[in-house]
Amino acid sequence: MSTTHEAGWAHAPGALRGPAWLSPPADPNALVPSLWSRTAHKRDGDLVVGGVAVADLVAEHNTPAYVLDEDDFRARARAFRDGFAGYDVYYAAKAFLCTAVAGWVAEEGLHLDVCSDGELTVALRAGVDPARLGYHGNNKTHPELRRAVAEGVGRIVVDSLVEIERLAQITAELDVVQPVMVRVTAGVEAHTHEYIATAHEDQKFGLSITSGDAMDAVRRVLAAPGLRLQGLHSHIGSQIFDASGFEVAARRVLALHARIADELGVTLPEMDLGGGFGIAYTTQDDPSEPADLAAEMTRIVDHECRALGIERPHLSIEPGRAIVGPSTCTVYTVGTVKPVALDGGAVRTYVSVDGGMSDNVRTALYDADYSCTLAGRASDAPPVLARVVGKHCEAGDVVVRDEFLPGDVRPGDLLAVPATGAYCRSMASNYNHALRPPVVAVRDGRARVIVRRETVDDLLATDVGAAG
Ligand SMILES: Cc1ncc(COP(=O)(O)O)c(C=O)c1O
Ligand SMILES: N[C@@H](CCCC[NH3+])C(=O)O
Repeated sequence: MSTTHEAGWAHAPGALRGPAWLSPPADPNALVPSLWSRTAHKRDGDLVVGGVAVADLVAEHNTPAYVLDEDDFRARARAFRDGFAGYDVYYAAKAFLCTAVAGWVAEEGLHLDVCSDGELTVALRAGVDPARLGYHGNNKTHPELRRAVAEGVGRIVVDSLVEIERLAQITAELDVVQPVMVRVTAGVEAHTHEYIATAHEDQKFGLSITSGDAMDAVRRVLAAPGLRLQGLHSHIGSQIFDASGFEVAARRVLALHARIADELGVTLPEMDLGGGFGIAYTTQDDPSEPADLAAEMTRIVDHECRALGIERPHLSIEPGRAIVGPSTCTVYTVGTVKPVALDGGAVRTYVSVDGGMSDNVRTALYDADYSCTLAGRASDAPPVLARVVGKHCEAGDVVVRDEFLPGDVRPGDLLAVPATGAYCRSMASNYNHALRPPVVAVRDGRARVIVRRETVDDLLATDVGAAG
């Protein structure tokens, strides 16, 4: 069969239709607004973000590049801060962190959740008040904990019994009192990918309510003079839309909170309900506004508190993805276009770009779906069903599994993938000695690099040679 891009072939018999939810765009030269940052739009085929034409940005900064819409990030941070008024909102740094972003988080009045010494270092370098930091991790080492305590981190979320011993020793040595939360697992099967669900029993995070480990941890923390127990912490997983898992978790965690008051006579002042709010990667996803999430979560907690006859503790949450995810798109240059004939006569168009699983591992790791658009020119060519793939030595190196692109997509074209702000740069790797791309912040017509592109010298700097 022919493997050329004949006009209209995508709709010919035997043509690939793609997944049921995907249809060719009504206007290939426009964006689907729900998938893009607030300032993003198309102008004569050119993608414009933060008042900057992406083609101009690429002329200066090259591809691949993450383009971060600063106004969008700040607006989402404020929407969580204001929507969850009365809560403390901790931005989850693991989604994406650099000193510029840590500064924006502080300026917008959010707290910051870190989970490693590296994230702590970046937050402190950015001038974030340590008292506004939370510290997570299932395997915090003695030196990491010691530094966190010595720096005055506002709260440490305890994740194991041995960590309590370490903290007791450190606080005695430093003669300080450290506020802590106890992370519990509520035994909930969250509706998300298995790898990013965290509240079922058989995984590494938290202390089980059912087994009694959570209560054991609470008793041990209360018995340690250098530790002040602020409350319980529950995070059920990530990219979650459905409130039912959260509702079950809240019920179980509040029941433990009430039991601690009953049996131990201690009313814990706080409770953290975690992050995990889903965003739109494709038209399949329909996320809620922060204010609506807040109303729903508060309703659930208040209902449970009334049923248990307890006061509602001071609540906090830890959104990462929902703040930074939609703020960023990744821009690539197309290198090759390869129509591949499949059994049955259909053709899949493989569009290879100059990045891949080293800058976005989520498709390979979680079967994540993304979308993309032509970013540097308009085209009215009939759409073809394309698979956007990277340049790494893996067949699974897929960036966008299915997307309709103009049938004249060709080498040199710019492609932009929206909603790559969370867990893309932060999970990027040097696989095949790829150089991790820069993060370029755009705002009011200005582009500035906030994380520079890696260089070959960066790679060679760690390669000390045979004599080393
Ligand atoms: C403890 C904790 N808090 C917050 C988050 C942030 O999750 P998300 O980026 O989905 O909001 C995570 C990641 O899943 C987490 O493990
Ligand atoms: N890295 C995951 C989410 C895990 C969040 C950290 N607990 C993702 O990309 O979806």
